[in-house]
Amino acid sequence: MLRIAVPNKGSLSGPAAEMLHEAGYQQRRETKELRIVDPENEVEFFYLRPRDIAIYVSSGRLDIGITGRDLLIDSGANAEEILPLGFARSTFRYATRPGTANGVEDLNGSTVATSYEGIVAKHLADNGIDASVVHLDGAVETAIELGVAEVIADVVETGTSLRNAGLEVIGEPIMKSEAIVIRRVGADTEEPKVQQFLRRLQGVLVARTYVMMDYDCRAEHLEQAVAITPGLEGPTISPLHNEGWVAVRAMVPSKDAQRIMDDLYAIGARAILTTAIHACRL
Ligand SMILES: Nc1ncnc2c1ncn2[C@@H]1O[C@H](COP(=O)(O)OP(=O)(O)OP(=O)(O)O)[C@@H](O)[C@H]1O
Ligand SMILES: O=P(O)(O)OC[C@H]1O[C@H](OP(=O)(O)OP(=O)(O)O)[C@H](O)[C@@H]1O
Ligand SMILES: [Mg+2]
Repeated sequence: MLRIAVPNKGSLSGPAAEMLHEAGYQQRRETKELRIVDPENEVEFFYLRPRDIAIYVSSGRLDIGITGRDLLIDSGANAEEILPLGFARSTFRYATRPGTANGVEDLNGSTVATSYEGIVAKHLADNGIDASVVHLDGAVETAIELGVAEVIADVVETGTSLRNAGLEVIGEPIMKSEAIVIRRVGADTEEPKVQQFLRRLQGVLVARTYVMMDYDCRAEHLEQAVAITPGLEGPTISPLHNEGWVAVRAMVPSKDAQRIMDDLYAIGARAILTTAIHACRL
């Protein structure tokens, strides 16, 4: 039975459960459930605090986990990223009152409030900055107004929380984060059950980012058309009943679908359709 750690709360928990559900795994029905067994898929899910997941996985008691890249790095646990999942994207940044600092080099002697002490202490040390770090559990944006710190280091997605607190980012992001799958360093990821789990999640990622495109074009325009829609392996070409025409089928990135349809139309392709992909194994 594969043992998997899943976030039980916060920004990661909803999208993680949704992705696992799309990958065909049973998920808990109520938020109080701490573990469930999916016997059909031979998987057991443990619902844990996102911050604790890297620690459980590094102990070897759980085979894999879903967490945030920032949480993994902050924990310092002996675990590593094996698959990025594309949700809960954010940056991790310093911020302060406008006009106070332009970069990390201006932080000497200041107090930095954060929930991510591991990341911040290392970043300050790597940059040769002597600053003290105060740990807060959340809502760190308020620490400046209340005089606990002059600077904060926190997760920034839209920047709304910073704006609302009248703060501005300092310098470049310390790191970029998103949800990831982790395993213990040195664990056997070739194990068939682990491989099957990763293939299922990769299938969901592909289904989310690609659409299937079908169209008809004149045989003499086929090479041009295939250059526009090369597909992942190569497009499928089928004969049409109409002399001199072929049907083409290829996967294309969803974000480019409208531009690709315009380009195909411009070279004479017609009956251009896109359909959603619900699941796939590459
Ligand atoms: N607004 C956000 N947008 C995207 N990702 C976020 C956001 N806030 C937190 N995260 C990510 O969520 C993970 C932290 O999860 P955690 O549950 O500890 O905090 P949270 O999502 O802020 O929840 P809460 O503070 O309500 O408990 C990190 O990987 C972090 O990058
Ligand atoms: O840039 P934004 O889109 O505003 O998102 C970033 C905010 O979201 C998270 O806070 P959350 O609401 O989870 O509260 P917390 O500070 O208590 O963790 C994070 O800690 C930031 O405060
Ligand atoms: Mg939070």
